[in-house]
Formats: sequence, structure tokens, C-alpha cells
Amino acid sequence: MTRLLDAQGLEIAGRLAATDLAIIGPQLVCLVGPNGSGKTSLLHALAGIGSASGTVRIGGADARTASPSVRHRLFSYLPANRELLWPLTVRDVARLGLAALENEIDAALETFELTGWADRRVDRLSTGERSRVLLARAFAARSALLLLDEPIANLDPLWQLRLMDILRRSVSAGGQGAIVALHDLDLAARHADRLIIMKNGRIAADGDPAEVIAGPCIPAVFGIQRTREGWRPA
Ligand SMILES: Nc1ncnc2c1ncn2[C@@H]1O[C@H](COP(=O)(O)OP(=O)(O)OP(=O)(O)O)[C@@H](O)[C@H]1O
Repeated sequence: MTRLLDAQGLEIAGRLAATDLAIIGPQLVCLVGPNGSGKTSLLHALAGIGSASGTVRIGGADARTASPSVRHRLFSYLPANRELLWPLTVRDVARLGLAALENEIDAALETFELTGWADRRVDRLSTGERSRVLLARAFAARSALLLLDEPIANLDPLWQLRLMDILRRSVSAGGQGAIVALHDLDLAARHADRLIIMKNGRIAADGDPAEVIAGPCIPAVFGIQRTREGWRPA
């Protein structure tokens, strides 16, 4: 199977590290962990944001040294911060910096039900609506790997489910890989092919979602446990 992601020795300003991370073939990987556990830092390191060091190969290519247009084909990064206070239209933002074709932009706008809003200004949208615009941009690039930081934050319940479904289809049919940071353990476990738990900047558990969720790592890392009424403090 194709080695989609191969990352080694990831470090950001000497403070956090993930020694080895590989994705073999298309996979939806959900990344969970308490606040400050390093989810964003890991995504930053993979996307080459800030002073990250280490090696990141996506589809065999060096993601760090690739030109911007090639980089978009390798990965798309959705930041947790959805501020877009520019007088740009939805379509402008969806194509921002991408070498994507117009029909790829159109398809992504349609997927996120933004076609009728293509000429609306993003600084006049709600936070959840802006999230959909940035998600459309991330999908329009048709990158080998999606790196999404809390993509469901600000989305209403229907769009949370729709997004997980879009991701599922994109990974299964489109052959994409995705690493998605989430706080919703149940949503992550239900949709992921693989669940990674972060703690103190390290990977504390990595494997089959049902096994990871049922294992000892959740109470140890999050201080919660599952009861018949749902998650409760351990
Ligand atoms: N720019 C920075 N400089 C120094 N330390 C930072 C910086 N950004 C984050 N950190 C620290 O790195 C650790 C991991 O932060 P990170 O944002 O990766 O966590 P996270 O798991 O994404 O958290 P959250 O769930 O709150 O979004 C935290 O202790 C944080 O204080």
C-alpha cells in the first residue's frame, strides 16, 4: 500500500515532539487530547508552520521543500482560527493561493452549500459559515492529505455530521488521508479509522478507535470515564 505520510523527529521550538508518525494508504485519523496536549502543535509541525523541525514526506515527496503549488497537492491545512476579516468574497477565499481549477473550486463550494454565496463577503458571514468557506478551500485543493484543526468547532450539529460524512467519503472514495483534531471523543471514535490520543506533546495511544476508547488511556489522560449516562469525571 502507498505510504501516504511519513514523519520523523517533529519538534517545534524544542518544546514538543512526535518521534514517528506514518499513514499507510487512505485513512481518517482522529487526533484527540486535553487542552494543551499538542494537537495543534503536531498539525503545525506536519504543515511546516512556525519553526518546526523534522522530516515530513507526503506521498514520498518532501513537504517542507516542495514549491507552494506542489505543497497544495500534498496537503491542505485548516487552522483552528477562523478569523477572516478581509473584504474578500467566498469564492476569492476558496481559491486563495491554490492552483486548483475553477471546477474544483465550484465542486467544493457546492459540497459545502456555498454556491449561492460565492459573491458574498466573508467578513460578513457567521463563524460557522466562515468555517465552511475554509473547509471548501481545504477540499478544493484535492490534496493527498488533509490536516484539519478542530473543523467541527462552530459548526451546527447537522454540519458536524455532514462534515464527518464528507470526510469519510473523501477518504474512502477519493483516496485522501486526513488527520483531524477533535474534542468530541464519540464523534471521533464513530468516524475514524484510527484514533490517536495526545498527552504532553506525545502520542499516548494510537490504534483502532473502539479499542483505544475502551482502553485505560482515556481515564488516565482525560480524567473521565464512560458510564451509562455518558462521560463523567473519573
Ligand atoms: N507559540 C507557542 N509558544 C510556546 N508554547 C506554545 C505555543 N503554542 C502553544 N504552546 C504550548 O504548547 C502546548 C501545546 O499546545 P497546543 O496548542 O498544541 O495544544 P492543543 O492540544 O492543540 O490544545 P487545545 O485543545 O487547547 O487547542 C501548550 O502547553 C501550549 O501552552
